[in-house]
Amino acid sequence: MFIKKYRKARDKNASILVVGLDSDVERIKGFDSVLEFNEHIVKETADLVCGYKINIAFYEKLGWKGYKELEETIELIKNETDLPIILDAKRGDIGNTARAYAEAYFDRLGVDSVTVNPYMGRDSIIPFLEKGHAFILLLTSNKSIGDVELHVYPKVLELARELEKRYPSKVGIVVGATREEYVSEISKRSGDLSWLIPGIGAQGGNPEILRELKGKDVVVNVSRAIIFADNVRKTAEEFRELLARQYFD
Ligand SMILES: O=C(O)c1cc(=O)[nH]c(=O)n1[C@@H]1O[C@H](COP(=O)(O)O)[C@@H](O)[C@H]1O
Repeated sequence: MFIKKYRKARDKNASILVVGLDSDVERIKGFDSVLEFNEHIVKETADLVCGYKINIAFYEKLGWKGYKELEETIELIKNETDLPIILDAKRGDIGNTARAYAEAYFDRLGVDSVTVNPYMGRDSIIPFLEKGHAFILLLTSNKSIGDVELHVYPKVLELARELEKRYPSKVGIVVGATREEYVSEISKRSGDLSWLIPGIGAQGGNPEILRELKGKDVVVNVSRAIIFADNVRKTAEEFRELLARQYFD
């Protein structure tokens, strides 16, 4: 179960850092395959993180071979560690189709959590919650939040809270670290929801927002700034410390 695995890893490794395996084949110089690259990243970071997030786009772009590397990467993390795996797929579709996605990710791939897009409402989210944990996009880190999200995020937060009552410990929200002006307000209304915070590192988000979130279940994703660093282990250690100073102290 995602929350149990996350809390155990967070406490053991004193870390709320999740490394994002956005292992773009164009940037994995010196490695023969994405799997080999991921093996190296996991070996260097497993004792510094509370989980891994895998963005499916970087695997899908390689076709069936990429999907195989995705399966093998998940197997590797499960065999070598007790760390939870978040599959970043940002899905959202009618219930019947959502069920097929949930079967693919939870039953076949065996991940612990999935990111979902709430635009189509609760019947597109519930199939995921019946099988595992889901992080619902609330206020994302990208520039265009004014187009849609800013108009609807209070509704999405309400929906996430409602779902959390029915599926305790299985519902989370995604809030970009670049959204600092909204964090305090969302935190007050977020109850027991878990948080996935991307946007620190390459996107320049502010780690100080973590001060508002002490005591909550929080994971902070850093992808490019760690996996493509010259010294992966040292960089991961620095991010772990930076986040821990804000969140634990
Ligand atoms: O759901 C996500 O993980 C996500 C939400 C969001 O608001 N912003 C965001 O960057 N992400 C993802 O988080 C990762 C960020 O990667 P870096 O910018 O390289 O650290 C990518 O996999 C994004 O797709």
